[in-house]
Amino acid sequence: MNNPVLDPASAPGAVPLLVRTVEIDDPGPLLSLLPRDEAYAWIHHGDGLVGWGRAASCETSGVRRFDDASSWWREITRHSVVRDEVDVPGTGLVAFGTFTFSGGSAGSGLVVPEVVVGRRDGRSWVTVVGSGISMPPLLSATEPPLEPTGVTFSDGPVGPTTWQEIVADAVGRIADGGLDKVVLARTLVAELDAPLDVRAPLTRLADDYPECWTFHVDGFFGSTPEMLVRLERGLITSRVLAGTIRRTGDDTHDLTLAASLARSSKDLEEHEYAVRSVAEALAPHCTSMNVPESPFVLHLPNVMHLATDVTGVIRDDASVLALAESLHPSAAVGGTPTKLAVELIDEIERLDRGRYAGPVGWIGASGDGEWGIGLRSAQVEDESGTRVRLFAGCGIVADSVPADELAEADAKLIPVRDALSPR
Ligand SMILES: C=C(O[C@@H]1C=C(C(=O)O)C=C[C@H]1O)C(=O)O
Repeated sequence: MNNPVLDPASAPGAVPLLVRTVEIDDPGPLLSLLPRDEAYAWIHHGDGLVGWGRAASCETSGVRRFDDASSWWREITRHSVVRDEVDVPGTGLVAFGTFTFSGGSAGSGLVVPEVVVGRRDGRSWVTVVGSGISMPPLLSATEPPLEPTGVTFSDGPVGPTTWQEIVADAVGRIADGGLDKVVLARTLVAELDAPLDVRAPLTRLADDYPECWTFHVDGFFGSTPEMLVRLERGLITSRVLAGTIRRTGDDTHDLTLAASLARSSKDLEEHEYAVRSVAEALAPHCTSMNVPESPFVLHLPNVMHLATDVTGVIRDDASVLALAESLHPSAAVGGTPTKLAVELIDEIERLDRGRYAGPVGWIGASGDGEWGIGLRSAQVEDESGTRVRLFAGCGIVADSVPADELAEADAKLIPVRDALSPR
């Protein structure tokens, strides 16, 4: 099968894709089907999509990266011939994708795998994509992934002390007025003694964080608790998180902490900014919306978050990717007001976020799909695959304490850190 890497500006419909989805028996754990290379994943509570191979792809960057990818996707869908015997979200033509936090970073795009296997509500399917008639492959578990060995972690260019100074600087800027909240991130670098087999941390993440969406596209992987936007048959859903507390391991104590989180004015204020930014971005696209008045507490193994599920009924023909673009960056990963916050991030964070905190997920031919925010994530950085950068950030508001924010960022590094460490 040929693997064209399409430039978004390339001739429309250069590759007519033949797409066929058939129902199959339950194939077992989806991640166990993945080959080592060119593998893509989107897993939630064991269900979701995995894919491999590259039938078509587009790579883009810059402020128009979402538009470029959307135009490319429209052309691909227009010129594809789809036979879909299952017809549920995730069947038929599907692309996985990842978009950088800022237009200045390289690495945004979509990829249509040659094979996608999915499961949802007890139904399983396989989709094959190619330029000719392809038979569905026989599915079986591949060889078990190689566990990472010899892993050492070190600080990125900004160590903990400097990072706390940066946070203190941001608190000062907030006190100066004009800015309410800014999200600042830090990184950790993992060095391995052999190239990472990403299926190993993916399997760990999906097992340990079933409540999150475990993803992998092009060396960017993680397990995000935050759904930027899902569009499914006209219904929009967004899970907004902001306001965090670390878990202690003592369940009774954690319940007391959860109750204090739900009453903490600092966290409620931070949360309110994030919910408002999502509701305002979605409002123009919706005929009706439901924005709950108070958040619930989402319990994860490492942290607890204040969470709000915003829902709406779509009024226009925006695709899930267009909705992701209008939501990005939400106050959960940028700040409030967005423009000032993003400018401050550029000025003081001293980090190329790459795909961290950008949208990651999948889109179907109808424009439905799911895009999470690329949090609790890491990027395989070099060709050899032995260097991995982990990212985590925190919302900084007027009364943020730098040492607490550092501890919060460290807690958010735990999922990927553990997934790369021996059990
Ligand atoms: C920025 C991150 O998380 C975001 C920030 C949060 C906060 O500051 O309380 C909570 C959840 C996410 O919206 C991250 O995980 O890196």
